[in-house]
Amino acid sequence: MSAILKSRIKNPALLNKLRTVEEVVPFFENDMYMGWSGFTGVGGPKVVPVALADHVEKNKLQNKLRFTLITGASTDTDVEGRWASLGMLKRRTPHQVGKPIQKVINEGSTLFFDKHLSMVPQDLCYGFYTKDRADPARRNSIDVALVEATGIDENGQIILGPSVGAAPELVAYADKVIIEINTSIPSFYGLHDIQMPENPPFRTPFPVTSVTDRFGTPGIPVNPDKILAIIESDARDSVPDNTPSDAMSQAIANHLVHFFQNEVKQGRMPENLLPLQSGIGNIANAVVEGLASSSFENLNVWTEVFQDSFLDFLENGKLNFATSTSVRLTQAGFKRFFANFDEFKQKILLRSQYISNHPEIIRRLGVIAMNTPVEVDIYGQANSTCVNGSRMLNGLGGSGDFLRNAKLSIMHTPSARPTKTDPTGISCIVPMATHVDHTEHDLDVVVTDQGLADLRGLAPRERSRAIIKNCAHPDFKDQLLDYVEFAENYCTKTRSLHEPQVLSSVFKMQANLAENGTMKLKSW
Ligand SMILES: CC(=O)SCCNC(=O)CCNC(=O)[C@H](O)C(C)(C)COP(=O)(O)OP(=O)(O)OC[C@H]1O[C@@H](n2cnc3c(N)ncnc32)[C@H](O)[C@@H]1OP(=O)(O)O
Repeated sequence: MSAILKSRIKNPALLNKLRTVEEVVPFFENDMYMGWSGFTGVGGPKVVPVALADHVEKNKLQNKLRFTLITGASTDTDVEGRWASLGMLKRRTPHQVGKPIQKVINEGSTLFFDKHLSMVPQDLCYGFYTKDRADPARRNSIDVALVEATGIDENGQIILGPSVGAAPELVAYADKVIIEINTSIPSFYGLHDIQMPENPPFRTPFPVTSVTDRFGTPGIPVNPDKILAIIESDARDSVPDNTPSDAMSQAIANHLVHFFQNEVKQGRMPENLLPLQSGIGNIANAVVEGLASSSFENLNVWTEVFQDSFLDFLENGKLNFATSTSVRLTQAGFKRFFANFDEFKQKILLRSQYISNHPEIIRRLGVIAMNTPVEVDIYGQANSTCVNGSRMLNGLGGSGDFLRNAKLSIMHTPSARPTKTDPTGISCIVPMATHVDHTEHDLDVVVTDQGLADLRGLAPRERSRAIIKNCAHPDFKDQLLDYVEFAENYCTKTRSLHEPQVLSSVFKMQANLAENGTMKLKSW
């Protein structure tokens, strides 16, 4: 045991749980249900999953040692990608990231199901995900939770690292727990506010009226009898670098900054806005960068992922406080974060995804939610997950938790995306979304590099024009307006003019993309 590991395990009674990874590998059996800590690629277990992948490779157990894997959100893409390629993922939920995982899901060998991130941990604890297990004795638990931590405190509580995710519920619902203590990063003691699951009818209101409020414990309480092993880890998280913002994402950011300035001017928003939620990805990063360099000050963040661009905010003093369920930073970002760790710790709080994404709190705080879709339709339904209604990308994540409950629900997207043969072959504004994750009843604002459509209070036929005129790419504007006219004429005849659509033509743009590599049509 290294001196640093000893210093991180403050409860001496648990020192007898120390094991090597080789000692735990034989515990794992085919068809087990397993939970991993971690959220958006940080704070997940790495030592045991890598050892299991090595074990499968060495013993030629590809497609023979398969697991049901429940996580908070995406895990380390290399580690989970190896599991996917080795046929180790029988069933998986929720949000995931990486080509190998998406490949096995879309080829059909891994069964993936998707649900709002705030609901996954509670549904697990309701027994919803284990009710069909073959062995009736195992229908009220998962077999094991693998949890990365940065320590164990005097009371035996698990002190997590850069994410909380679903770890509290996974620990509570697991028969056995394996803790990987990562000694390559500092202890995150004091950065978490942990609540353990309480099912109805015993649930009480959450006492959160401000982003800084705490009402939990610093760590996850765990029955020591459940701890199968504690293992030392020095494996670092590897979040890929962000692509620098470009003219397109900066244009989106500028439209949003002007929109917020006007909301303040009109008295619908305080001067320091309301707590911000921002999704992941380059557009989200650019929007946060845009806000950081705008005149807004004393901003607060209530989100699920704290990413690199928020560091600028912390450093320039414009951010009051940020709370999330994950600090998802690139290696350069973590370097900056740890260089000012003591200072940043005062301004950041990590909560479970059940709390960070909880509708009750998002609605109460009046969060401003901003996420990127695959496509938005002319009436304001958005697809966040399935290209052409079929091909799963990353999953819903927390987009629905926030967009459904925020004070302002905003979707930001490029107006057009390139295909192999056409630089603007994909219009992100379409007549009808091929899969709906967020309904017209959820969204307030659509913004692209072209402009911003404020949908609040608009009827569907007003929305279609606002979205096309303000947001569609010039290459598609006339085509979409032609469709609107065509659909309105058709629905006048059928007396169904509330939200006009022509079912025989409504997916013609997506069908043309699949067949001809562009959404540009010769005619409707
Ligand atoms: C953990 C969390 O929950 S974070 C909080 C918010 N979470 C979410 O919003 C989850 C859902 N959202 C997402 O996963 C992302 O925002 C996305 C994928 C929808 C968009 O992210 P982007 O970075 O803009 O996507 P990206 O450019 O990588 O496109 C992904 C793929 O979809 C394809 N695609 C995107 N839009 C379209 C479209 N309208 N039509 C056809 N294909 C499309 C792209 O070509 C690309 O294909 P490829 O995999 O063959 O390269």
